[in-house]
Amino acid sequence: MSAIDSAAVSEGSMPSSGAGSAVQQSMGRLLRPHVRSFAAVVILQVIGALAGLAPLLAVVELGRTLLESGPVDRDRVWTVVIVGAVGLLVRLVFTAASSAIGHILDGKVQLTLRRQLAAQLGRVPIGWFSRRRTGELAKVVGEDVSAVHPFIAHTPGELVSAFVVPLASLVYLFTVDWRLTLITLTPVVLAVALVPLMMTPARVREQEEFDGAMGRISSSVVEFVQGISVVKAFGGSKRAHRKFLTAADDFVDTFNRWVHGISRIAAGMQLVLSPPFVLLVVLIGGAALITGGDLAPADLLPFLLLGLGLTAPVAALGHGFDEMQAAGRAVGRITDVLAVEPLPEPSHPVAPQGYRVELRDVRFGYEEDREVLRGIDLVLEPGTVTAIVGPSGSGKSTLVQLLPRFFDPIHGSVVLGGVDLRELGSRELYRSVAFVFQDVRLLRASVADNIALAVPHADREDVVRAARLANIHDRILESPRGYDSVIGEDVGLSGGEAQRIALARALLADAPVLVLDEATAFADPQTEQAVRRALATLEGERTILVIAHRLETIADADTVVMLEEGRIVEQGRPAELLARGGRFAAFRQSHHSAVADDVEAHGRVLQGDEFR
Ligand SMILES: Nc1ncnc2c1ncn2[C@@H]1O[C@H](COP(=O)(O)OP(=O)(O)OP(=O)(O)O)[C@@H](O)[C@H]1O
Repeated sequence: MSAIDSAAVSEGSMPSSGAGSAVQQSMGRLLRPHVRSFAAVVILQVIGALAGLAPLLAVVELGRTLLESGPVDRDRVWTVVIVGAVGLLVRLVFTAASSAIGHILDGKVQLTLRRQLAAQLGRVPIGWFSRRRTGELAKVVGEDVSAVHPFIAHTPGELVSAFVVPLASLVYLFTVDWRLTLITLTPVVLAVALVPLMMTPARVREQEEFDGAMGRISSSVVEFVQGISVVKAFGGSKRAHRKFLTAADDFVDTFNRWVHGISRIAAGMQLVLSPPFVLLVVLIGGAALITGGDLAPADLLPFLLLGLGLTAPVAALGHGFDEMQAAGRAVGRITDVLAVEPLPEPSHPVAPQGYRVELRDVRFGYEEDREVLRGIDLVLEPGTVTAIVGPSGSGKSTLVQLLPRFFDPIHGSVVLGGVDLRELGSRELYRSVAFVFQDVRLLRASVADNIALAVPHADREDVVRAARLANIHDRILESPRGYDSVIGEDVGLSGGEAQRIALARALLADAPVLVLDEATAFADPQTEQAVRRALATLEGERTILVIAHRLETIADADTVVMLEEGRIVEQGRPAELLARGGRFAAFRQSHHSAVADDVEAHGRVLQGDEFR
């Protein structure tokens, strides 16, 4: 990595000291059980690196012996050669052993991290996932855990030897000639003197701007690629392309400023640390001392050999530092995921008495200072269907997601059978509340396993019954291996079909409370029929809450709840509400006219008389 790259990584995305110490703490926690292996990695590496000096010193000694006047001392020559060879061998064996232990340790640590992440992902609130793109999470579990590899397997040993080797060389060189040692150190001193220039506020600001521009260009590329089909279909490709080009231009400007600021310093640093410069310094200094009669010519040899080694570790330090920083940032992201507060589980779960659901003065918001639900009081009696209606963004999905405890309310409580959900325990909760939301997730497993997710030992008969009720049985039989077809491999399902599999899953779970988002995105006649049939079959047995989009569902409901801006504005039997001529009647009327307009304009009726 060049000095420019090093500077970029070292300065730029450095976590703040607070974040840095959190990262160090979590790294420390992670390594504590393996402290002996970690120490072994470092110690073996240091011994290997020191032994690596032996061949160089052997060359120096050989030079001296061979340059001496008179007959060559053959025994001495052989001794020096053997010492050099043994040093080389020790270096090979010890660094290999260090590397082997480091890699085993790395495997263990990565396994621990992945286990911790898996356990944590099982604990965090379900609602948290919707905010995280799956890609981001996949990066944390995959790439970020792997990025820990150099930190454990390579860098500590390399960094320690990067200090130890020059230090040992220096001690040796001082014993040969202290004056030339100081002269040989000049390039390192110059390079170190340049470091603070890279850390000035102006440079740090440039680095931050560079990181920002880099982020903007990445997101505009992703946006451009992800939305390409929609953008093309609506003829907006020029506009989207322009946005990308603007981000690219912006990046070029920032990059120029960044390079201009940092490149001169980085180039200077590279120059003073380069082997020709070091050799030049040693040769000039050495020549001056030799001609002055202050240094034996043979004594120049160790400076030429070891002097180069003094600056090489400085570059290794930069490289190792970069890797440490990258690993630090990865650990930071892992720590963030591990730090997400799980929903508290009660120490003594209480069993619900019946399945009456009550929302008591429930307030909730995704962000601070922006309530999405503003004081909801609602009772869902067992054996009834409650339909929630309201304009887009009024909080319908948020409200229904509180029942399976995707989130806890910020104020007030959601109560099932007289027990606050927070006192219930997640097992009891998921036994009691089944849900089908728009965002259906199917596993890459057989259709039967997908349906039987909540009841893994369910009989095939029960699975088939649920599938029939959800109107998906015939479609399953059409696929190559029927119920054993693997989703995503043997069979690809449409959105509506996936929705029906999810409905079959919820029906098989046989939970007393069913929460359903009557999908509009995937609404097809079969799915609508499936939902209607399921509701009709279950009515009278379950407590059902449905986000209703269609007129039929609303008409069939026992209670309609009209939501606007996070508040219940009307509530009652559908016919009563219509007769009252209030908000619900107006809302329905406006949608009726929308449907009528559409019929007039396009000569067609919206599929399923969609109610939104
Ligand atoms: N995960 C989230 N993070 C932040 N804000 C959110 C999140 N989900 C929803 N919101 C916001 O909360 C408000 C209510 O959204 P919600 O999805 O509950 O409404 P809705 O009535 O179900 O809408 P629709 O009928 O369009 O699905 C909206 O302003 C929405 O932008």
